[in-house]
Order: sequence, then structure tokens, then C-alpha cells
Amino acid sequence: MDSKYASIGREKPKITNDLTVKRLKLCVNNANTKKDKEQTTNGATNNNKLENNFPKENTEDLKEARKSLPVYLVRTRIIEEIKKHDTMILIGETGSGKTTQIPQLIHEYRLEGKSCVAVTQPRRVAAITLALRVAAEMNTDIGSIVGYSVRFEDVTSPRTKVKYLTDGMLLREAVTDPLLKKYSIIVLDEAHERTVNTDVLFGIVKLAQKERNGQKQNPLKVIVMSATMDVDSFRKYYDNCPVIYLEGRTYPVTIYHSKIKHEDYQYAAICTIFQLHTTTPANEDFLVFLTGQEEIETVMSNIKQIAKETVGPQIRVCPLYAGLPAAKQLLVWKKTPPGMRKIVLATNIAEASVTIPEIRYVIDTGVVKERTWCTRTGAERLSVVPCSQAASWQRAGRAGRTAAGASYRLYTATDFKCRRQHNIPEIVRCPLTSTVLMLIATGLDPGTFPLIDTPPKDSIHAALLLLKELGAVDNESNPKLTVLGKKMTAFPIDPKYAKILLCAPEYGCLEEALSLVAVMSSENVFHTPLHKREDALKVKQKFISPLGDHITLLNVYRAFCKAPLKKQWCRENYLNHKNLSYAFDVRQQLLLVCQRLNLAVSSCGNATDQLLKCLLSGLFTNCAWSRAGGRYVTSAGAAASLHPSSVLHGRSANPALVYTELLHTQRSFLINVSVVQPQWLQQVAPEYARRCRSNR
Ligand SMILES: Nc1ncnc2c1ncn2[C@@H]1O[C@H](COP(=O)(O)OP(=O)(O)OP(=O)(O)O)[C@@H](O)[C@H]1O
Repeated sequence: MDSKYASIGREKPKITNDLTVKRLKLCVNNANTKKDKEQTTNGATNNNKLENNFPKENTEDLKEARKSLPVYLVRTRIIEEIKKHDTMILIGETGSGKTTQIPQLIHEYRLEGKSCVAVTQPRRVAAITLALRVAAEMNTDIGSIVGYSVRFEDVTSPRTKVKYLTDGMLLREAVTDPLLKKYSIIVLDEAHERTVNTDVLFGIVKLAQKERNGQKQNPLKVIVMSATMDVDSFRKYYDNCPVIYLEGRTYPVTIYHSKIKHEDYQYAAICTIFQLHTTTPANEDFLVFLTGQEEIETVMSNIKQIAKETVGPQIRVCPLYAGLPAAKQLLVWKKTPPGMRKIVLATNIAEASVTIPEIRYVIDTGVVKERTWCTRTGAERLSVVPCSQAASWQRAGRAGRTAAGASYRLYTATDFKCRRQHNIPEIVRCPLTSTVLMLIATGLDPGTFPLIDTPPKDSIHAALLLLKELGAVDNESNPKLTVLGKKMTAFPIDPKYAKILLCAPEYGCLEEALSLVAVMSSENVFHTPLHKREDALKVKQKFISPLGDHITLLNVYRAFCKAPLKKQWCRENYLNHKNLSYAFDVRQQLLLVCQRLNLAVSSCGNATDQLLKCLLSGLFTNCAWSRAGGRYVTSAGAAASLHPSSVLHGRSANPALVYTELLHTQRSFLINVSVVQPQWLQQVAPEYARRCRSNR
């Protein structure tokens, strides 16, 4: 072993028993119909205090639990290493105690001095639950010594010494404080995730450290952590910094691979759930990885249906995905009564960092929804792809945290071995407009900024061009932020959407623009169950505007706000209550930013032209022009059709449209589309109109 690689701790991890599962059989017993007495937990709470859903544990028990963690057992060695090095990489098994213990130890040994230790997380649910857990372990209120900061929510105080925050939030802090002077130690956790934000943050922190440590004033320590990261790339990036391997885990996790290849992973997941459900004790909960909200809702309704006809403990099914309001996400942590099984259906947001205490079995479908982006056309491709080996290990690591567990992989061992080892960094496959804007706002040059993996040159160029056309920067070659651009950075949303809000006072429609941007920031608000499709479409008619999807969405949102019994009203109108409530929350937050910027909040009433022009002022690059046969061509020259979900689908063609998204599946589709007048483009974005005329 390289002498730079230290190894601390106990025996090797026990996570790699490769066993195989037999062909799964669905266990349904019609003779023993059991009513699912549990009313769904979805939206069952109007209690917005997040911590109320988080189980409270006895302080003495928590102290004992801490003492058994591998990290705790070697704490003095770890502290010595942290004292010795400015930067280090720490690799430790999932559940070994990296994220909850290292920041606490730093504070116990007062290594943070007079300032604070920041611990970044790629996802908000992880940042919140970790802070709650650590506050409980330290027997302190959340928001005092231990706090968290996530988009739209800052639960910290001047006393805070250990702060969990999303990497997006730390990036936003870097805009006003590029040297991150508030922190003496920054822990970059879950480094393997390779989101755009994490990758950019690595660079920001590296530059801040170089500057601060060079001046020998207020030096900064950096600790990079993960269970499954690509150590060589990171080590090279951080100038061959030392790597500490921490061995040992608290409980073993047995891995089972499917013997056969499954054509339908949802079906295989349901079969596995019921096979385990009928053969394991009720207090052993399940965590199932799926790819998105719609899939989770389908599987959830199947489980509830099958459970009615199956012998076994009562079931509570809990969804967990990014679009779910935070208070509802935390219902996953609420304890079930004895004799009831919890089945958590989650996207990859539950893949890293989180501990859901009673989870004993992970059911890993082995897939993830991944977005890729085409620089030339602006089309996004959303596809379900096999997840990396690192992701599979992380998923398995959600079991075995408070007792021994197992992970059932619904793919074969051979399939696993053929998969890529690590995630493809998001930075090489996603649009970079927000990132480039943030870098410029922080005073950094996007062209020379140090990144672990360099994005395609085209992506940076496309981002700079768009920012120039949005009026956020003055030019593309040596970009400086304009006054408008500076205001855009105040909004935690895509610069195109921020531009819509900033232009809205000019069109007298900020009330409506806020509602529309909030709904567009949420997942689909329409709920169209397959077996009630006709009914749902009939009910939808009353909201439909002949001008298209945006005004239709606004009609839905306005009606939702007026409805006294919102949940019932949503049910009757085939609308998704969760997503509309989320939009409501987002609108409140955006309104606060608008008020801070002194924007005039007026309403255009039914003057929809004003609102659509305003929409176009942010989305002018998203225009499509009519062609023969009901087809359209976008300003960037991509041929596309209206998505069947659009209210304009099947109606006569319009000369010009504005769309929210261009999605490529088997074909290219325009999603969320409205009718605009062709001459409006010239009025709202004359420079862009001239440039794209050649494509029409
Ligand atoms: N909310 C919680 N409820 C119960 N136990 C918890 C909770 N959070 C943490 N723990 C306990 O602390 C252990 C360590 O958790 P921690 O998140 O620090 O591990 P980690 O090494 O960072 O894991 P990962 O790499 O998966 O993020 C867990 O395995 C579990 O035993």
C-alpha cells in the first residue's frame, strides 16, 4: 500500500456475500382478504414542522449507539489525521458513521475554532435528516449548535457550529463569499454522486483553500468523504492528498442477485415485496428503489390492491421522491405501530447518506432515470438506464444500519459485473446555464475553472450565449454580470425562469408569473389514472385554455387556491394535491425574493397576452414554428411534435409556439406549449429573433 494511504480500524467489511435468489413468485391469497386499514400517509399531515415527524430517541440510547460505530472507535486517530492535513479523503463503509460522527468529533475537539464546520450533501432530505439526527445525538435543539440550510429553508443561528447544507446552498453562499470565510472546515460528503453542484463546489473549495492557506490567515481544511468514490481521480485533483481508509461496518448486509433477467422490473419488485412480506416479521421494513414519481405511484397503488388480498402484516406504503414536499418526505421516518410493515418506495434520493432506521431489506431494481442533453438542439433525453456499481453499493448500504440486512438486486450478478463502476458526472451531460451564471457571479472564469472532469466546450459556449441573450452578462468572451444578471442570481431557479419573473412587472403580471413559474417548477399536476382516463380528461376540460398548457396550468392553480377542501377538490378533479401544494410553497418563497428586489406585484387579470409575452421573455429560445403535417421545427432547427399530453394536441396547427421543454424519447416532443404571435419574438428578444430567422 502507498504510504500515503493509511488504514485505520477493524476487520474488513462483510458486505459482499454473493448469493442468488430463485425465480420470484407472487403470493396472493384470495381466501384471506384483509382490509388495508391504514389510511395512506400521503399528505396526511398539515403539520409543517419537519422535526415533528422525526422519531425522538432516548439520549442515553443514542450515546450507546454512537459508541459502537466504527468511526467512533478510532476517533482519536481520525482527529490526529484531521489536525495534520489541510486536505484529506476519507473512505469508509456505508453506515460506519462518517457523516454523523466526523462533524461531531470535530466540534467535540473544537477543531472548528471560532467558526463553523460545513457538511455538504447532494440532497436536501439527507441534509435535514442528518442535522436532526446529530442534534438529537448532541442533545440539543435543531437550529442551535447543529443546524441545516437547504433551498427555501435556513435552520441555523449565530451559535451554529455544525451545519449540514446542500451543495447548492454552499454554492449560493460562495456568490457573496467566494472564500467561504464563515467555515474553518468543509466536509464534502458523498463525493461519488458527481452532481454538477458537487463538482463545481470541489473547485470553489479548492480555490478558496489555496487563497486562504496561502495567506496563512483563517486557513481552511477540506475533508472529502464517500464509501464508493473514484479515489484516484479525486486524489489527483487534490494534489495527491492523503487517503484514509476506514474499515468495518456495524451490521452485515447480504447481497442477493436475481438468477434470471427480468423484462419488467416493476413487476419483479412487486413480486419480491410480497415474497418477503409473507415470510418476514412485520417490524422489518423494506426500501424499494424505483425511477420516478409516476412509477412510485403506480407501484404504490398495486401494492395496496394486492395487500388487500394477501395474508401478512398490515402495510404502510411511503413514497419518497424529490418533488414531494419536505414535511411529507419526513413521514418516511415516522415509526409504524407494532405489527405494521413500512414499505418505502423511493427514487435515488434515498440512495446515499440517509438512514431509515427499521429498513432491513433493500429491493434494488438496478435502474435510474438519467437526463442527457444535446447542446445543438437543446433537446433533453430522459431515459431509464442501469445504475452504476457504486450506486448499487450505496443502495445496499441503506440496509444494515441498525441491524443486519439484505439487498435483493433484481438483476443478475453478470449484469452487475458489466456495469460501469462509477456514475457519469452530470457536468458532462447537462446544460450549464445556471452553473456558468453562478461562476461568473462569484468572479470566476468558466473557461479556466478547475473541474475534475472537463465539460464539452460546446456546453460552456451554449451557456454563455444563452446568458448573453437573456441579458444576464454583457458579452460571451469576457463576460461580466449585468444588473439584470445580478438580480437573476437572487432566485434559486433556472435563469430563464428568473428572467420571466424579473420582466413580469413590465407586463403588469407578476402575480400570474409567480404562480406559473411555481407550477412549472413542480412535477405534473394532472393525475390521469389509466382506468379512469376518460373521466379525468372530461374533468380537465373545465381548466383548458385554447391558448395552451401554460394558461391551463394557471387556471388549475387559481382554482386550487380558491378550493376550501383542497385534498378532496384535487381528488374530484384528478389533480395531484402534493404537487400543487409544493407549487404553493415554492410561490411563497419566490414572492419573498421578488419583494426583496422591490418588484411590483400586480395582476394582469385575464389579459393573457401580457402573460404569454412575459413567458416568452424568458423562454424565447424555446420557440417552435409550424410545418406541414402538424409537425414543428424549433428555433435551433430540431423537428418535433406536440406531446400527446398537451391541450393543443389534436387541434389545428398554430404558426408559432413557445414550449417549456423539448424531450427526446423515441421521437422529439414539445412539452407544455402555448400559442404566441410570431412578431412577439422580435419585440421581446430582437437580437435572438434575427439570429434564429434562418431556421424558420
Ligand atoms: N436517523 C437515524 N436513526 C437511527 N440510526 C441512525 C440515524 N442516522 C444515523 N444512524 C446510525 O448511525 C450510523 C451511521 O450513520 P452515518 O450516516 O454517519 O454513516 P455514513 O458512514 O455516513 O454512511 P453513508 O456512507 O451511507 O452516508 C447508521 O448506520 C445508524 O446506525
